[in-house]
Amino acid sequence: MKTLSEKDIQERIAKLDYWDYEEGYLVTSLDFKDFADAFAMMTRIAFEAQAQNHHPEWSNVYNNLTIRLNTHDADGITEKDFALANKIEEIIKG
Ligand SMILES: C[C@H](O)[C@H](O)[C@H]1CNC2=NC(N)=NC(=O)C2=N1
Repeated sequence: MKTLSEKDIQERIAKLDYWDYEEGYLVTSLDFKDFADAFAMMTRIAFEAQAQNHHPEWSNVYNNLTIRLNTHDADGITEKDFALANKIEEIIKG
């Protein structure tokens, strides 16, 4: 799959509330009420990632969830990353 240019990435990021572009990754850092809420959200995101066959790099510390997306198969950011980023944003906004 084709990687997106820096300009395309910035244009798409501007339409999202929770995502930034840093060091070749779409990134977000989300704080929830507590660990249970964070892990519940991770479970929902995990099912979506599996459905899209596109998987996040992520880490969780108590109520924080940090997510990094890129397409290692393509060595960059592709539409697949934005498809998952959009869906994660939808899930979080409920
Ligand atoms: C073989 C399999 O389709 C690939 O490894 C997929 C799976 N999930 C993936 N997830 C992410 N984030 N990037 C990929 O390049 C990727 N590739």
